[in-house]
Formats: sequence, C-alpha cells, structure tokens
Amino acid sequence: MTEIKLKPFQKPLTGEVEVPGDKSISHRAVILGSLAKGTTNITNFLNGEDCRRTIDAFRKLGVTIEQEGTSVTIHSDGKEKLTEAKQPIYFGNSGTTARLMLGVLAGLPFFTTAYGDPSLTIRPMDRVVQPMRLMGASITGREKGSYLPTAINGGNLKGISYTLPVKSAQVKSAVLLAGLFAEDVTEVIEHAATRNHSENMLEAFGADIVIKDNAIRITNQSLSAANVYVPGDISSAAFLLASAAIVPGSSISINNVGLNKTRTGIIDVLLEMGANLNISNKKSISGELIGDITVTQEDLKGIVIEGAMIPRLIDEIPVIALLATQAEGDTVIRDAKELRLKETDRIEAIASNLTKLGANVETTEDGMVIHGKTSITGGKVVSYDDHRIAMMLAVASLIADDAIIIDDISSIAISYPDFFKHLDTLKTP
Ligand SMILES: O=C(O)C1=C[C@@H](OP(=O)(O)O)[C@@H](O)[C@H](O)C1
Ligand SMILES: C=C(OP(=O)(O)O)C(=O)O
Repeated sequence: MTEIKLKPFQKPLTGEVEVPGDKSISHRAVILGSLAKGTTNITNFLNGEDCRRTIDAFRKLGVTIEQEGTSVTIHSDGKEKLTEAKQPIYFGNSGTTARLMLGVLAGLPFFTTAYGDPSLTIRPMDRVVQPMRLMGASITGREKGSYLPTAINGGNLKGISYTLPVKSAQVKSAVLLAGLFAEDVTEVIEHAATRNHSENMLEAFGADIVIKDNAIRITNQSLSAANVYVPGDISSAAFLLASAAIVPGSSISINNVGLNKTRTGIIDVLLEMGANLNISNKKSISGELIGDITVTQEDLKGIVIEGAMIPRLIDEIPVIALLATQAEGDTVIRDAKELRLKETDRIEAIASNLTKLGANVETTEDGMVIHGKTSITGGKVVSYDDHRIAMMLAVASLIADDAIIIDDISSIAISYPDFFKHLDTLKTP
C-alpha cells in the first residue's frame, strides 16, 4: 500500500511532455512479434506492469524476449514453434493480456493453465471462452470456465463467423488471433467500432486480413517480424489534458500521442465541452496516426456521452467524470455498463470518490449524471487498486480546496509509471 497526501496546487500548468507508449499497442506488438518468424524490435514500449505480463507469458511459451526499459527485441521461430509452459501463466491485473492470450492459447496444440490477481479473477472471461469453444478449444475453469484460473487444451481450431455480443476490442482481438491458427476463414462482425489496433498491426506484420464494412476476416497464416514504434497513449494523455482543461490559466502540449479515430473520444468530448484544443504535426507511423495536442484552459459545459462514442473513450470515463464536475450544467454518461466490469466497478468508484470530494453525482445502471459545477473539497479517497481511479483522484487534487489523501497509488504503475514525474514537469514553470 502506498498512501499519498496531495496538497492543492491551484497554479497554472504549463509546458510539454510525451506520455508513455500506448498500452493496447504495446500488448499487441509483443503478441504479434512472438507469433511472427524473425526478429521484431519495439520502440517506445509501455514498460508498465500489464505489458510486462504479456512479455512474461510468451517467455513461458519459449520465446526469447529482451527488454530494456522501453526497447523490446523479440526473437521467434514463429507460432508453430511455441512450446508448452512448464508453469501456470500469471496475467496479473491485465484484462488485455488475459483475453488476448486466451485467443492465442486456444490455437496452440498443448495444455496451459493461467491465473490472475484478485481483481482479474472476478472479471468475466466467458466472453472469450465461448467463441474459443465454438472454434474447438477445450477450456475449463472456475464457474464452468467463466472466470480465471483456467486450463486450456488448444489446437485443431476451425474458423467461425462470430458477431460480438459485447462491444469489446479484447474479444474481437482474441477471435482474430485464434483465427491465425484455425482451419478455413474466421470472421468477426462488430456492430459498434472498437479500437482497431489488432487489425492495423496484423497488416503491419504482413497478415492477409480483409476488412469490409463491419466484418473482419482472417485465415491461418504465418506472420513476418516487423519493427513497431508505439505512439504515446491517449488514455494516459487524457489525465494531463483534463488537468490543463480544469486548472485556471493552464496551457500544455502533449507530443507524439496516438490519434487513432477509435480512441479519440476524449478529444471530441473536450471540444464539445468547450475546451480550447488544437492538434498539430500529424503523421502516420507503423500504421497508426500520431500528433501533438495542445490544450488551454477554458470554461466547460456539460454534455451527453452515449452510444458509439463509449468504446472510443471507455478508459477515459473516470477523468471525464472529474471534468464534468467542473463544467456548467449536467453531464450525462450512458451505455457504459462495461465500466462495472473493469479493474473495479468504475461507476461506483467514480461516484463514491467524487461525492466524498463534494461533487453531485447520481449513478445509473449504465452510467451516471454529474451535476456541475461544484468545487472539489479535500479528504480521504480510495483507489480500489484501479490505476485510472487513482490518477483521476490525483488530478482532482490540483484544484481541491484542501489536501486529498489517496489510500494506495501503487496501481498507477500498471499503465503510467511516470505519471507523477510528468505532472511535476507541468507544474514547473
Ligand atoms: O483491447 C484493448 O487493448 C482494450 C480494450 C478495452 O477493453 P474491452 O475490450 O473490454 O472493452 C479497454 O477498456 C482496455 O483498457 C484495453
Ligand atoms: C480496463 C483496462 O485495462 P485491462 O482491461 O487490460 O485490464 C484499463 O486499462 O483501463
């Protein structure tokens, strides 16, 4: 447990930073680099706990992976040469590792067992287990395979056509990865766009993948190693963008951030709320758009966030809720029931903490209504071991009337180990 007492800052934030590499893209670079034949070099890799779990998983499956901070080199003889793990694989706190690896393990012709930390152990895995069983994998686990720990007998998969019952890039990616091992064609149909980094990166690794309307098709094939530059994580940038949007007089830039359209809901929300935001230096690297974002503080107003927008900002909702406390009028968030299934029930975690800090938040089954504008008081709050809740609370302290004490900030190492260092950079004129 690492408790922290954050005194109010109440001064403008200025300057520029580069946030760490994107978590979703870092996971996928390790996965595809391990399945591809040859040497894959990853630069600007997110050296956070979740992505290290994905590296450890492939090391256990016999892949040679060298990691020095944000540089990762993978030497693989291809997906056919992976070997049975002698020990259970630990997925830690990482939903992405667990769900994407289940897709890979379903395709591998041997036995694997896997488990997670207490939070991951109560997150649903049946959303991936079901399509894997339809493809022919044998999976057992707690509650008939719906939860970790799990045991997988993979191999001999056949392609399926699968319509996603949940708007989840993790499920889509698991089915596509299993499709690399399956006989015939594997098709995934999604009715709402979710992050498409798997599709982009499969193409970068030479895969023949067909994307037409809302269907993605893939077949059993070999991948070739590639070099991957990981853009800055817009989900991490969101905490700094929100800080600058609410601390009076602030103006900051975040450089080389991923601007993939399936992830930029936070930019659209900031603009709709009235933030002064500009994007420059746009370019495409490793199949992903990147650029620099500048935000200058402005008065904000409440908005409605729902429907197809939700998957484009699902991980940013904790900090968007904080933004909404500083906006004039009501902000309504709906269609976001998935938040109840993240590292913690984020709807309850957001509402209980912000209420303790003087905000006016009503929860609903699939979201919340935030009545702004309210001032943020100090007080004791709890992170529920959730990195995004911990960082949202730290941002709240910037504008609080009194000190905010967060019970435990150790979870921040999952996605943004340098979070406080970067915030300090922006605090220094
Ligand atoms: O595919 C990914 O990398 C992710 C997808 C999202 O989860 P779901 O697929 O469960 O929506 C997101 O919340 C998570 O942080 C990362
Ligand atoms: C939900 C998240 O990640 P994961 O599902 O990989 O645990 C997150 O990073 O906010």
